[in-house]
Amino acid sequence: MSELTTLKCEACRADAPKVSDDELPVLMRQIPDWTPVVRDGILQLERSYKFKNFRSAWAFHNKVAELAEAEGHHPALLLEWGKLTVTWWSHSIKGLHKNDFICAAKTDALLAE
Ligand SMILES: C[C@H](O)[C@H](O)[C@H]1CNC2=NC(N)=NC(=O)C2=N1
Repeated sequence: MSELTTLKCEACRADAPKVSDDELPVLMRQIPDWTPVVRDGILQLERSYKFKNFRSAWAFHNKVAELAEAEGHHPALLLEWGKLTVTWWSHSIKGLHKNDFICAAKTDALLAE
């Protein structure tokens, strides 16, 4: 499991640093199942999880929502039958902060619970 799961999100202010071009590949290696996507010009991290039915996807959705509240950092969640798509980015800086990588790693860790 990525050591990112041992970290805690810090308050993300508008002047917080975006992940640099040098840091990006190093952090991506720690969350290999996530894909960087650009939406509306904003770099984001995305992963879809598959489940056997709606209820299982919904239960995982709720775990991710609890994680978000605990971290004070909030993803976009798309709940579908047998599938949850999780997208992390930092609204305040319109891009990726280390918080997003911490939350992506912690989202993966929820699967193992
Ligand atoms: C005051 C509060 O902590 C902020 O508005 C937080 C809430 N959750 C957040 N979540 C995300 N993803 N990005 C933010 O910039 C953000 N800001």
